[in-house]
Amino acid sequence: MTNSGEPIKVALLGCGTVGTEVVRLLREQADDLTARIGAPVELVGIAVRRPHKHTDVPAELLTTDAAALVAGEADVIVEVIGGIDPARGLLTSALREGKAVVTANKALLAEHGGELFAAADASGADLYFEAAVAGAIPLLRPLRESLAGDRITRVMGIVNGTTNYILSAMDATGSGYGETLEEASRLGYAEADPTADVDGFDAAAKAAILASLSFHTRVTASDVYREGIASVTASDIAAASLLGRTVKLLAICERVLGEDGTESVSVRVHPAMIPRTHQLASVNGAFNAVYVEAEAAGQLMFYGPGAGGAPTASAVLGDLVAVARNKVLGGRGPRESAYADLPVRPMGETLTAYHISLDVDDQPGVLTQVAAMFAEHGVSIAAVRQEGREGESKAASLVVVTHMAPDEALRSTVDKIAGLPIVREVAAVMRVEGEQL
Ligand SMILES: NC(=O)C1=CN([C@@H]2O[C@H](COP(=O)(O)OP(=O)(O)OC[C@H]3O[C@@H](n4cnc5c(N)ncnc54)[C@H](O)[C@@H]3O)[C@@H](O)[C@H]2O)C=CC1
Ligand SMILES: N[C@@H](CC=O)C(=O)O
Ligand code: NA
Repeated sequence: MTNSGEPIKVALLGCGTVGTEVVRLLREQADDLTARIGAPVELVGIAVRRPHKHTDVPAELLTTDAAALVAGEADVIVEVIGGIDPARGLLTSALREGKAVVTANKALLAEHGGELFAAADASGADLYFEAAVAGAIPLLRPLRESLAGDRITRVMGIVNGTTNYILSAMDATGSGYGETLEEASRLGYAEADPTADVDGFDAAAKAAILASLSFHTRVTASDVYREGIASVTASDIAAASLLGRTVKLLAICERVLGEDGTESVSVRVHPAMIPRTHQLASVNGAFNAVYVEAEAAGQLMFYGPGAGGAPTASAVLGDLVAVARNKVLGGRGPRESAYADLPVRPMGETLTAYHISLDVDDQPGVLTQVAAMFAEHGVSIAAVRQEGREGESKAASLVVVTHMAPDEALRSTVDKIAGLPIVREVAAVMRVEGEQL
């Protein structure tokens, strides 16, 4: 506990898109923050790589020696560098020394969260990370605190702003993938290496954090089944549109009850077709939205800006106020709670439903041959649509939407169908979510 009124000393690691906004908010809201915390916040240093580039922050605060800054006088370390190293070592040593840590670094938490939580527990330090998932949206605090008395069964949502920005633009205007990604980077949504967004690593890290908090189980990034949006084509989006659906990159975390009564968790990130009438379908641009289903609470939805400097800094500042209040009042925030220790179910066993668009020969028996493949794999068909292809003689489009089946069975079915001589091309294959199949 600090004496009320004594400044809370804060060190900032990294001053890029998010860090710059953290400095601005600290400066602009200094008086309000003091009143809310019960003590002033004093920024004692900012670790950067190239000080000459940061002309908008006080030069005397800048240092290139992040380790010395962490080891110095600061009570709270705010980390917005990103990536695993050097953030991992810096935060572990800060926590070991009992300094509170606020971080937006989902990649680090999803990979080495266990190590950070252990260091925090050993010294009794606070570790807060609201900005790490869904930017400005208050989501982790509700999961860690408000819903701590309930039993969460499912979390599903859009948790990557960059890919949602790209998919929204592809769907609305048919604009190209590359140009939209450039725009998302320019607007400060994308990671330093945007392949982390496009290939689903960022969303997978967030899914690991969400599953860990929701199911009281340590889920790491490597436990998450992951597919990005690089393979989503204009023809996938057109195929979805034809049946009143749109394409979104979803993170889905589920508590699964096996036939023998044992529980496991399934955690996945992949593009999916969802009905245009679904609430997630109207989440566009860099906005995020997450559904949380809990046994007693029912269905909750969290919506708002998921990326960008100012929105993310808002979540960082909220955490900073929380840890500063804990310091002033002498309390501590929630610890990691991984007591349930549930196993992670392999993707192949997870129940999903597929949309499959095929270009086929327009001849008798085609439907029977395709249907036989589904039957052979124990996959039940929910809907079929067949039409002749304009301008192509003896060619037809066949669209099949399945009922739920183990993902492995669906994948094997598609492989077999692709090998049928009457199938000219598998034009689109994508999982379908957000409806009863
Ligand atoms: N930009 C966004 O919309 C969001 C970002 N985040 C997370 O926030 C963190 C920061 O993201 P951004 O600000 O967008 O990244 P950024 O790349 O704009 O900023 C990171 C800054 O850290 C600096 N840096 C790198 N290594 C350093 C070192 N050893 N010492 C001192 N500074 C160093 C870089 O030069 C850069 O200025 C990341 O973990 C990111 O995943 C979380 C939510 C949203
Ligand atoms: N790159 C991320 C930033 C926020 O977490 C995204 O696009 O969502
Ligand atoms: Na958040």
